[in-house]
Amino acid sequence: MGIQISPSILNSDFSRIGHELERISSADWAHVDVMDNHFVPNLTLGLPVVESILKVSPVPVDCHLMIEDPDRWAPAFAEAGAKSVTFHAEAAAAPIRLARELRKQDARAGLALKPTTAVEPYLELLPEIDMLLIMTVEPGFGGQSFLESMLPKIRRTRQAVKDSGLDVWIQVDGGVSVKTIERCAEAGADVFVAGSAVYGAQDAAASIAELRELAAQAC
Ligand SMILES: O=C(CO)[C@@H](O)[C@H](O)COP(=O)(O)O
Ligand SMILES: [Fe+2]
Repeated sequence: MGIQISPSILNSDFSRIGHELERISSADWAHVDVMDNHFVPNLTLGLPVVESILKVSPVPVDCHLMIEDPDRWAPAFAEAGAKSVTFHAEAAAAPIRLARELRKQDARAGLALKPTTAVEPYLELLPEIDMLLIMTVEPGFGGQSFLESMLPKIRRTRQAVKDSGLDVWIQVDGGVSVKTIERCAEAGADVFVAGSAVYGAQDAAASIAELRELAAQAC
């Protein structure tokens, strides 16, 4: 599939969400961060708002669920029409069953790992998932600094995916910008979430194009 850019709408202007989504129409996905103030210390939006976003988004929606009990809640996001639904390994009781349920709903199933969660115990799940999300900040807020220490984890994940022969995408999320995207791509990431880098730019389309170009040159 190659390089994909998934701007996070977390720091967009929610009072003009349709307009904010139009700004990223050249992206591959719209990344929507769902937070419940239990799994992470922040509260953002839930299913009704995602349903509204789905009605107007010019690009497919990539839901990142930072919530407790994803086993109960995640399938509804897929059923609503999100084409990619990512839940956290630390929160899921039955990740394989949940991933199968998401795929059955025609969504891509993503498994996310906090910075302190090792990837190795989850590699056996590769045949069950479509994407591994390596968090490059502590989940909860946009605008944080990229954790350089995650680069070896991205590299090990890429090697494992390569060895598996499977087409599992590797997404990075947190502090991804023109300053950090090349290192992520060189380490093996192929799906890049960028929140403040895109929405903080005057010209979001130009920012998406620049990120895409830098990543493509680095991998
Ligand atoms: O999931 C999260 C934060 O928990 C992210 O999706 C952020 O919203 C990305 O924002 P930037 O770090 O790119 O500003
Ligand atoms: Fe996210």
